[in-house]
Amino acid sequence: MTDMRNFLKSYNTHAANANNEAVTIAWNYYTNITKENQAKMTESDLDMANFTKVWAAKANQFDWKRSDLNATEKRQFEKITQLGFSSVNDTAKIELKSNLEAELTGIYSTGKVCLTEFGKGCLELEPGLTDMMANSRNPNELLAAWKGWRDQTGKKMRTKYTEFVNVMNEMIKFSGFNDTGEYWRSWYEASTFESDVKKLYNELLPLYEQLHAYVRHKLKNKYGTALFPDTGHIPAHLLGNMWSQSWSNIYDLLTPYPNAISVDITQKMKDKGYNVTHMYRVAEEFFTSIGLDKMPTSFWNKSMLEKPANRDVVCHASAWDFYDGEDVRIKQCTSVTADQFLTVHHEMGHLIYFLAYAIQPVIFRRGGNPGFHEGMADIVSLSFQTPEHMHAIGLLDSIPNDKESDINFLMQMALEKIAFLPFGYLIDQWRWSVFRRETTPNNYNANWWDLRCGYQGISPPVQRTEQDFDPGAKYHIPGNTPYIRYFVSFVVQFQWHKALCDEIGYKGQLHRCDIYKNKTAGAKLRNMLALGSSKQWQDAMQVMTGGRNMSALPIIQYFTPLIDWLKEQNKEENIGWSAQCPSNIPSPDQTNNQARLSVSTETVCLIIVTLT
Ligand SMILES: CC(=O)N[C@@H](CC(=O)O)C(=O)NC[C@H](CC1(C(=O)N[C@@H](Cc2ccc(O)cc2)C(=O)O)CCCC1)C(=O)O
Ligand SMILES: [Zn+2]
Repeated sequence: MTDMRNFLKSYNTHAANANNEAVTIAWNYYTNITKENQAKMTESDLDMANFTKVWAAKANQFDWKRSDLNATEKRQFEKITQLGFSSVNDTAKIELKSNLEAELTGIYSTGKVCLTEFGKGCLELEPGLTDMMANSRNPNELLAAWKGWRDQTGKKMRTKYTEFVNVMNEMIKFSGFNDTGEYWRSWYEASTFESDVKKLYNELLPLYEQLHAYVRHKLKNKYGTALFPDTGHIPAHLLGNMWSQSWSNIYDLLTPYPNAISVDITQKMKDKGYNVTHMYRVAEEFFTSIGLDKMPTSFWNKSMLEKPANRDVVCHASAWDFYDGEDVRIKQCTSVTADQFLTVHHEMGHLIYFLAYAIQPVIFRRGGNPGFHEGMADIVSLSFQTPEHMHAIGLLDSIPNDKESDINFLMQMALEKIAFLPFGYLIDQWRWSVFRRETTPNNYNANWWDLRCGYQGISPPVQRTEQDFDPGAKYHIPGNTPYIRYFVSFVVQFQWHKALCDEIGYKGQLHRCDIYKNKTAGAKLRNMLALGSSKQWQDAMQVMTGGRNMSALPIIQYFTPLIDWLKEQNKEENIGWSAQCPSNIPSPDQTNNQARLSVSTETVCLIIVTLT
């Protein structure tokens, strides 16, 4: 018994050092993309795989399953002996997986689109193309950015991604999983997980259909019906986001009551002279106000909070735990916008989770499940964005309490949280089907668009073929980050928000609850965070909500006032869209003609006006 406990102590010390080394080497690549740093990361992946194998073998020398260790000690042994991709003895496969992942991430992170015909020069994703998708109201420009990004990223990844899937599937078989998707789903410790999320998606579809119908109607008014297929789909490039996953950037086209109050955070931040550091200070103050940790000094010295001028980095924001209980960092190419301010709170939410579970043995320093980590990262945003909070931090002059302003606010939240749900659900539907070999390289893109048209009700603005590889245009595919965690997060964050608001005795409508400065809320949250992955997530859910399962009821309760309003607005609308993508999607040259045509009609009108 004591030798098993000594083993756990020894593992913990060695694992902390091994993790710290591996994370540091990965950090060096992500903040300075060079061949040399990539090679060091591959070397480190080999070392980490070896470390995992050696210590799993040591652990299995003990008859730990039948010992009278307590449940938590056995859970440590169980996790230490879970080999994942490390079980394979073939170092060539480990190297190949590591290099493919680095190369795919590199292609994504260095992608540029030259939009000379719109006088924009060559733009990177952040901030250039992101800002353009958010702010341009010219369909031709939007189409050029949308198509250009897919040509410059996904299209170049297809062969590498096929190799990547094959090597991962070969490696994971040695750990007893049929395919990579099965291994990824095993982190949710529930054999019904796949059907659970399907059920949640179906419960939430009615909310999404109402929002979709309203937005489609408004966009038809703005851009004319000619752009819209008669199948009910919304062309993907018109929604203010490169992947149509969040629609808050086109709120100005969708405002329910333009004469009532809307919260425009970006403008207010600029008016108040916000800079990047101040954004992080404001976010930190939210967490300390509810009794959670402040950022360690090393955070301010070691993070990368702005895009460096002189080197290639992976701009996609991320939060890093160096497993020493203190060194936690954010890597973000931060700019002063509302979207970015949300991401600051999100990444810092991850760091708060890292710091809260630092009390756990290293093997338990993970979220209860990956969706819990994302839920914690996002939950503050449900308080932070309320008019009450915006007013409390000086980004809103007065707290509106009329019905119209309330609908305006709920619309803004729905464009971020409801719009995301089918997207959050479908990414891994596609990936799981690829890992299961139901989707193969000759129908990668067709199946991707079946899901995009089927679940999201959006359609490609220009014809897609199997020369394209549109999944690769979304970071998490080349970056190999599983995605169902975000769908889980968007459900559980509302369960937790409701639980915290109930705990503090809040009696108002859920969407106006702000836990800012409430130490009781923070303490309840910390109780769950501090568990890390030492308990099954269902136990952690019990700590937070009193129930053990995910539930769509809180998010439905939160948005009910808006959904009722939308049903009223949509009385004349055909709700929904056909399951298949539209058949008459213009080919690229057709759209070019359309572009030329629309430019020339504009010019002709201009000439007539000047002549008369
Ligand atoms: C070392 C490492 O990789 N660490 C992990 C964290 C961990 O595992 O500990 C990590 O930092 N992952 C990066 C990822 C970044 C972001 C993201 O990719 N978001 C999704 C989905 C989404 C969209 C809207 C939203 O409100 C919330 C989420 C997207 O943008 O599509 C960028 C914007 C926000 C979060 C993240 O922080 O989750
Ligand atoms: Zn996150």
